[in-house]
Amino acid sequence: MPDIRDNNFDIVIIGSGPGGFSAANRALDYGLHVCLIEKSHLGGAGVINGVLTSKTMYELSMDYSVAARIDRGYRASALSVDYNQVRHTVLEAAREKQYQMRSQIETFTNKPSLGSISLVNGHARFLNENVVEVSSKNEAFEISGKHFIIATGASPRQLPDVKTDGKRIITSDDILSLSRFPERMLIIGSGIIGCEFATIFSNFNQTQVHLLDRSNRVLPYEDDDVSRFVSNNLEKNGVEVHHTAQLRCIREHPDHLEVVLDYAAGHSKVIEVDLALVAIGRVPNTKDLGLENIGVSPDKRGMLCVKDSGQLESTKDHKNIYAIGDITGHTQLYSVAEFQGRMAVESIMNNVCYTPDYSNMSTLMFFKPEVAAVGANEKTLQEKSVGYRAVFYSNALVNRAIAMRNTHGFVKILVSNDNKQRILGMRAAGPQASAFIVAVAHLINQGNSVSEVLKIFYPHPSITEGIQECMRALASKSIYKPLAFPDHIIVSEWNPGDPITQTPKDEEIKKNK
Ligand SMILES: Cc1cc2nc3c(=O)[nH]c(=O)nc-3n(C[C@H](O)[C@H](O)[C@H](O)COP(=O)(O)OP(=O)(O)OC[C@H]3O[C@@H](n4cnc5c(N)ncnc54)[C@H](O)[C@@H]3O)c2cc1C
Ligand SMILES: NC(=O)c1ccc[n+]([C@@H]2O[C@H](COP(=O)([O-])OP(=O)(O)OC[C@H]3O[C@@H](n4cnc5c(N)ncnc54)[C@H](O)[C@@H]3O)[C@@H](O)[C@H]2O)c1
Repeated sequence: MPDIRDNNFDIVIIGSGPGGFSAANRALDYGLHVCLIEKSHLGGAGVINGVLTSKTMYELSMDYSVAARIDRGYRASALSVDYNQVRHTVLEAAREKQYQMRSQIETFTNKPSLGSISLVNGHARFLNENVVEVSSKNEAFEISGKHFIIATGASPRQLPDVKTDGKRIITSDDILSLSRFPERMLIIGSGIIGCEFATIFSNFNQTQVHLLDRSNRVLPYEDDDVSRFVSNNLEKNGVEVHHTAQLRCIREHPDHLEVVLDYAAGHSKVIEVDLALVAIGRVPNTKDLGLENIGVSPDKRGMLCVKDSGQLESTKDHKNIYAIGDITGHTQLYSVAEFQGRMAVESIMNNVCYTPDYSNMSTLMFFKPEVAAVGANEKTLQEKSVGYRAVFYSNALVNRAIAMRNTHGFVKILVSNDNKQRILGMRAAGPQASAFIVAVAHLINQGNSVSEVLKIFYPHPSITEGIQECMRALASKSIYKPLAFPDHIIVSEWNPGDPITQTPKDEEIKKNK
């Protein structure tokens, strides 16, 4: 194992998030020696101030909201929740994962024939194409390597006129620094992070949550029915959603924040809150990486352009430098960063067996109820002028959901509008949606059509029966008929030339103004 001082690592990885960590561990399989440089938390946003911590908080909040129910024959007495205890549990989850990561790193220390990962704490910046300088509190030193993987992730985007202070005006990075539930909070941005935290805080029922949605629907990239479903659920959970509202300003007073919102209809509203959470997207971490020393500049959006292999795409020949994860401009997801990390190592080892297909990605959205997505939606198909048939099947007709007394959800599947009826995408909401989405991802990947699904025995009672009933409905063979349940089973189609039924994305709205 090379010493970090007189080193020449096989791969130097900057950032230990899902991208960097998966790359380092795939490199172990090849017996390579890796230097993994991390300036902050091991695991990046995959663990802290990101996926694992927010999902732990979500699970706790869902448990709490179930415990608070009084309509199912049980009633918890004296139910209470303390933010510090929640925080403690969330941090416990993060530590559990970080110890697993460290255990693996330690397992491979001092076994040079098996490959190794040397974890180095500090901020890395390129000095040239073969050397980075790592600076920590007390020292700075150089590390050289044959290959480099930039996996530095992204950070919360800031509003130009509102300065975050980490205490009263915060981003998702500061959630774990709070010491108590705010009484009133405003979430600025109604994308995934905004809607997830609105769900979490409203589930705990200690906070009056306001959600600012600058357009007329949350999750602007999803189809209108999904967006409406999520928005209605938030409102049912007690969230006040301010549609078509722009933030004019936040005035800071000693004991509260005064927020001025301007609505598209022309009126304004002043509200008082204790906390404002800015959740308006994430920008790539390219600052102070020494990119100028290797002749690389990010694109207009600040992203690093890469080839399918992850190799940097630039005017200079950077065959030994890769970039992966949130910094690359692909969808900012854990699974994408992890996939790209592994792909970069395969490319370094000349062992790439397939090219990534980003069109069938699965996403889970942690709302109440959860929503899962894979492949195309109506909006993207209409934008591309691809004809399709769509079928919506409500969980109201699914026995497992009836047994759970939890029928608020649906499966919506899109197939090509030809005699093949190839499965193009699915959106599902309700219990267990996150567990079965990947089954449909496989069907899409294999180019399967409706007829394939009709041959399979779906276990009973399972939530997945909704998928099969959807497919049967497309073939006009469902057990329950759209005629009998017009609100629960809806089959429709769209073809190029038909009017656009899905609200265009924000950019198009702005362009047309
Ligand atoms: C609140 C929240 C919830 C999320 N929930 C989900 C979810 O449910 N599902 C999902 O798929 N995705 C989710 N995401 C997105 C997911 O976290 C990211 O897509 C993923 O972490 C990206 O991985 P990465 O390896 O590219 O970067 P990161 O995880 O951001 O890791 C980058 C690492 O690089 C380090 N670093 C940066 N610059 C330097 C430097 N110069 N030197 C040394 N180290 C450096 C950083 O400290 C960081 O640890 C969520 C994100 C947030 C913020
Ligand atoms: N469950 C998951 O998979 C999950 C969870 C959290 C985060 N993530 C990832 O993290 C990324 C970042 O999440 P996010 O929610 O911050 O970004 P996002 O892109 O999902 O949503 C940003 C929202 O902020 C709005 N917005 C932008 N500028 C604004 C402004 N000036 N004023 C008001 N609203 C404004 C946008 O219209 C949009 O609704 C996501 O793209 C996602 O890939 C994934």
